[in-house]
Amino acid sequence: MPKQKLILIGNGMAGIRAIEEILKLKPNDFDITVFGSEPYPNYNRIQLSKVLQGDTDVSDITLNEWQWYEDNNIRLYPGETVMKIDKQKQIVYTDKDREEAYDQLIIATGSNPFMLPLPGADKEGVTAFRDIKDCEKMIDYSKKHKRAAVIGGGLLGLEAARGLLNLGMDVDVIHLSDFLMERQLDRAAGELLQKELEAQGMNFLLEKQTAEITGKKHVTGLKFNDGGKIAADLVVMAVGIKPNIALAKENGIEVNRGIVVNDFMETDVPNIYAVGECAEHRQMVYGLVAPLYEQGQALAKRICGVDAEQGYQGSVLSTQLKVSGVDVFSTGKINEDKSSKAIKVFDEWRGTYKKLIVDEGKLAGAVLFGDTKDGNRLLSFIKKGANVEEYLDAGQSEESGVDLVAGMPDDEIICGCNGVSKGTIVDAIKNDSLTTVEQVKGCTNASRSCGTCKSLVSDLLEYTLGDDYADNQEESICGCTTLTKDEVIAEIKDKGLTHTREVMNVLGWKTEEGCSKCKPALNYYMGMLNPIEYEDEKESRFVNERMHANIQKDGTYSVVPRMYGGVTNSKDLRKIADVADKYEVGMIKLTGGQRIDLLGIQKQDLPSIWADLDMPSGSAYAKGLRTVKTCVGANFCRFGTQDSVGMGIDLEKKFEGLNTPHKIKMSVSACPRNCAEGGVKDVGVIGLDGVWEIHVAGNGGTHLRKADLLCKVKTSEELMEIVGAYLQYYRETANYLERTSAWVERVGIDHVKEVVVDDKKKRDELNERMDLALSAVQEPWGEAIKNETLLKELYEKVNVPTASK
Ligand SMILES: Cc1cc2nc3c(=O)[nH]c(=O)nc-3n(C[C@H](O)[C@H](O)[C@H](O)COP(=O)(O)OP(=O)(O)OC[C@H]3O[C@@H](n4cnc5c(N)ncnc54)[C@H](O)[C@@H]3O)c2cc1C
Ligand SMILES: NC(=O)c1ccc[n+]([C@@H]2O[C@H](COP(=O)([O-])OP(=O)(O)OC[C@H]3O[C@@H](n4cnc5c(N)ncnc54)[C@H](O)[C@@H]3O)[C@@H](O)[C@H]2O)c1
Ligand code: SF4
Ligand code: FES
Repeated sequence: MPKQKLILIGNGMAGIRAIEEILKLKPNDFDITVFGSEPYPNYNRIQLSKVLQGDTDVSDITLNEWQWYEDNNIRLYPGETVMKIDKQKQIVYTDKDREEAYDQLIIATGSNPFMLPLPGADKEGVTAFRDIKDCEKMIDYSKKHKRAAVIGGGLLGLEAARGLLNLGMDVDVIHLSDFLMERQLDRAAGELLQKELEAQGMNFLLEKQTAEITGKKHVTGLKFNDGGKIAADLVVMAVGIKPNIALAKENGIEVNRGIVVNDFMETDVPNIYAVGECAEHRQMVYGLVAPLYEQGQALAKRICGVDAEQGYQGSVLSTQLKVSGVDVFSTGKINEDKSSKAIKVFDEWRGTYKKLIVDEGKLAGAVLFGDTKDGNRLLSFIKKGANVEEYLDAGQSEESGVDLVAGMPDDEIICGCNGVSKGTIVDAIKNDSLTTVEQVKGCTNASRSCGTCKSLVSDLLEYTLGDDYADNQEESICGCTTLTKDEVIAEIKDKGLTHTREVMNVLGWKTEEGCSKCKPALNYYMGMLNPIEYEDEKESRFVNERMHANIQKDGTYSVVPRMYGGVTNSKDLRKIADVADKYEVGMIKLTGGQRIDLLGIQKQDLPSIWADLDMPSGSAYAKGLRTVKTCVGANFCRFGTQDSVGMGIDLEKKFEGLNTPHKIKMSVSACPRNCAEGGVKDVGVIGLDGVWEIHVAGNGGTHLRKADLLCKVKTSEELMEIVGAYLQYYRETANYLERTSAWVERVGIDHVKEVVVDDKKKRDELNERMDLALSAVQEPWGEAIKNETLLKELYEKVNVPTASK
């Protein structure tokens, strides 16, 4: 039977969760295409608060890597917006002039932040807080400016304010109501929260209505209706969201506040569904992930025709503020009315507050401040419509940690975002031999969203595994196995395993084919252990490494030829210019590593460009040596003490093409002025009079780290020997995808010195193994253009999105 064409508009949290649910039910029934306006794979929007607060990094919040789309044969068009839907012909049209037919269409366009239409709202320095771009903008501003004003004292505004404080700014929060988070808390909890946040350094202006944003081109402050004003260099609007319904509305799909759907997430147009923040179900529009995920489950069942009698029934909401040091929780009804009664406990000494709302004898809602460990239990009671006596009789546990989870019934919700109960997690731990929070996340989704339930999941692991948990803290390679990297490597050596499939088979992998995390890792470990005999598995590599070129956001590729030490000549420059003209290269750009990057290249042109260039690959895509950047050195610079260019070229020639756990950047400078920036390189060599200093484990990227001095050597032979041993030790002991900076942080620079510098015997052994690995290196572009099968498979077949011309 031909596959049904399924299109998802909106590559966000709700839409992609719905696709995951569909793939679970019917992995082979749909030909799936996803359009997303943002140029990223699906990421955890919730964690943007944590990114701003400095607890995590943008690069760590991806929920589904590019590889996931590939592995599931999903065509993703990132950075592409659907502009029109033809309901009769069942075709969507995008802003890149693409048209795509569908049998089933899911609209998951989320929300737009509500921007107050104030005079001056278009000035520089005014932002929303909704996506990666906004988050990066705020981080950037905090580096140059001091005063921030956040308009809106709701969940988003307060999380933004905490982040801006962490970034060193002075923060005023301007709020319309006379207490904070009035949509989620009652007055008592709101006031306690205010005190706590004031103690943390926030300043509040309550009952204030902003009238104008002042400044010329750039914001300088706010004026209020009451005549007051404050100074500000950055203004963040966090005053709620509006469902993004424009596309549906313009194309004749019924909308109200959101896109109107029934219990099966069907709109009024056949074969068109809506899910997530853009959808309106029984007059409710939701702005938290838990209900959106429940909607996704109902939608998946409907589309797959599986057990779909009941559909989505609406959700009981619960919220928790993600600001460290403040525990606030609310669920269900938060204010008493004529039909309800409240039970309130205020412990002024401990600073805790608890209010339960009882509606006709049943628990209907709760507000907690200061101690929120009972939150999820209350949510469970409310969800099942329990009588308040039942809750009170069960008694609130004063315990915490393992004792607390031990006393929970099996149906108690542990992860509110994903609706995962204690019973589900314990069963998964037992049945799938899980030992880490990461594995529980991979298996059950618990802790995959806001992450506040991580400690409960960890408690459940400890409760279920006992001493085994304590002994087993090292993370396994991925959710497909409970084995750690060291255990897997030991087993490969011990049992003489030779293929990744064999490893998975013999070591009892839970999935037949592995996943996007373990496949490339195993491929790397096998190649590292057995460089001569092991045949690299191209299909296990990430797309860039497989293609020997970096894929760009529009589906084209970039080509960077090697220029040893950053030195070129007129002949190579002419060849590059000719190639650029012949293939109408979109942009020619100098890279930070002193190379020339040709951008905007069509996949099918890659092999002929490599042939025309007739230069080695610059490995700009590789988990291996990228570049050795050099300063001009003693031959030209009046400060130079050593031949940095010659040394850089030698290093690059020696280690090019080597596979490493992650990319390697090197540099050589010829004096302490360090023009080649050795302080932020994996290996940064600095020449002094008669001496080379070798600095290692620097990182100039997202995890900024200054390099450590490994040692000083006198001769270039010694330098090569130390760098060789250092790189080989990294290759053998780092986790796959661990940069040298993280690896050295983990194992300690002193330990690395002991092995690589102090122990001559170990150094020689490492260099022997390094030489073996280097002897197996092949030039990838030269190899690729000779291989007919590879050319056909990779460069002719269209299996990744290509840009429209
Ligand atoms: C900073 C922050 C913190 C949060 N914290 C929490 C929290 O702790 N707990 C919680 O439950 N929720 C939280 N939320 C809310 C939660 O992130 C959202 O409820 C959730 O992301 C909504 O998912 P969605 O898929 O409906 O919409 P989105 O995630 O907004 O995804 C919609 C996507 O569709 C794209 N799109 C729109 N129109 C088109 C088009 N025409 N063509 C192609 N693509 C299109 C958009 O660019 C967007 O990427 C937070 C939100 C923010 C901003
Ligand atoms: N921890 C979490 O669960 C979390 C965190 C961040 C965001 N979110 C979600 O993101 C969405 C957006 O959050 P939000 O906080 O913007 O929405 P919200 O509607 O919860 O809060 C907006 C707040 O802004 C105030 N406000 C409105 N107009 C104002 C004005 N002119 N001046 C000053 N204050 C004004 C309101 O009184 C309200 O308290 C929501 O759906 C929220 O649930 C959730
Ligand atoms: S690092 Fe020193 S030698 Fe090299 S270019 Fe800079 S100033 Fe000159
Ligand atoms: S409660 Fe948010 S991820 Fe579990």
